[in-house]
Amino acid sequence: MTQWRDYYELTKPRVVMLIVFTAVVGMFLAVPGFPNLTALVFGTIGIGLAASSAAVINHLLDARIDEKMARTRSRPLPQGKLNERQALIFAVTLGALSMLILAVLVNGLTAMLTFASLIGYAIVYTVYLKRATPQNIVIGGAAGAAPPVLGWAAVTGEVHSDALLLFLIIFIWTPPHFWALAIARKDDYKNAGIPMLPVTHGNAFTRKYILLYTILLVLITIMPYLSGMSGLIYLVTALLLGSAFLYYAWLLLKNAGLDLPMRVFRFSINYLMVLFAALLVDHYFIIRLHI
Ligand code: HEM
Ligand SMILES: CC(C)=CCC/C(C)=C/CC/C(C)=C/COP(=O)(O)OP(=O)(O)O
Repeated sequence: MTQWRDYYELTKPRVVMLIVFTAVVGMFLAVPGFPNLTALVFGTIGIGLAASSAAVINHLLDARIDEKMARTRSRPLPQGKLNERQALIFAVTLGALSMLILAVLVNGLTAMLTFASLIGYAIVYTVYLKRATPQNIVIGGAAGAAPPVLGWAAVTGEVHSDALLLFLIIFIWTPPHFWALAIARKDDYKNAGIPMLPVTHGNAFTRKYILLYTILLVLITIMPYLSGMSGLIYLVTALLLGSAFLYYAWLLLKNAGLDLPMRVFRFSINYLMVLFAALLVDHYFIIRLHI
């Protein structure tokens, strides 16, 4: 049945895949050797199902907004390919399965923190923040930044300060990631009445803030090296990636090119993927040449 495709699309699979990857990196970084296999497998499945459930709820609660925006108009709910009841049953099933797996096969802390992230994105961000303030994605970013902490908790049963550093990286990465897209899709948000930063404060202001957050991001990504969590492989990758991000953010500030905002947005995704891959590689091939 082609309906499977629609259900699949409701889960925002590409976003969830990167979210799950950051959680898995958190799991591997939590211990010196190989993480406990049960925690690794069921933690990954549980966190993935929770993020998918949150994404489905976002589609459900945003259907009326999505209908008004060119980027989201063709989604399954605005198109009537699936109805609200089907989406709700799907979201509850994914969420319940996730909680069951995490609580029974992983640990209570991970289940609780994952549930808080699910509510944070699906309800707090979608229902309140998104419609209320241009700081919506800054605050809401906390839910999307949680996965490395969830992964770490799955393997160790605790929240470690190193995990909070990974949280901080994604938290500060989120505004440049999203605001680049928001500049490109400003008219969409304006038409839908959503107070995204470019709509409320203009593109020039948003570009300035993208650069400021990118500078902050580059500084923060040095911290895993300074704290001794990661070594030189990570540091060099972070600095190279950071230089590229800064260059993009600088170009954006200078307003060079119409397609630049979307290029910055796409780069932000590759940036995070490669940065987390570097954390993982570095963890196993660590070169500890601290000066
Ligand atoms: C509040 C936080 C965030 C906001 C507001 C946000 C916003 C967005 C938006 C509006 C899109 C476009 C989606 C589409 O066209 O369907 C997108 C795409 C994407 N986001 Fe984010 N994002 C956030 C956090 C994250 C996080 C934490 C990750 C992963 C760790 C992530 C990974 C991605 C990926 C991989 C895509 C590309 C999806 C595709 O190719 O279809 N985002 N984001
Ligand atoms: C572990 C766990 C439960 C995490 C949940 C976090 C999660 C799924 C974050 C997704 C972030 C995202 C794509 C936000 C965009 O929403 P939007 O409504 O602004 O974008 P849209 O217009 O594309 O729908």
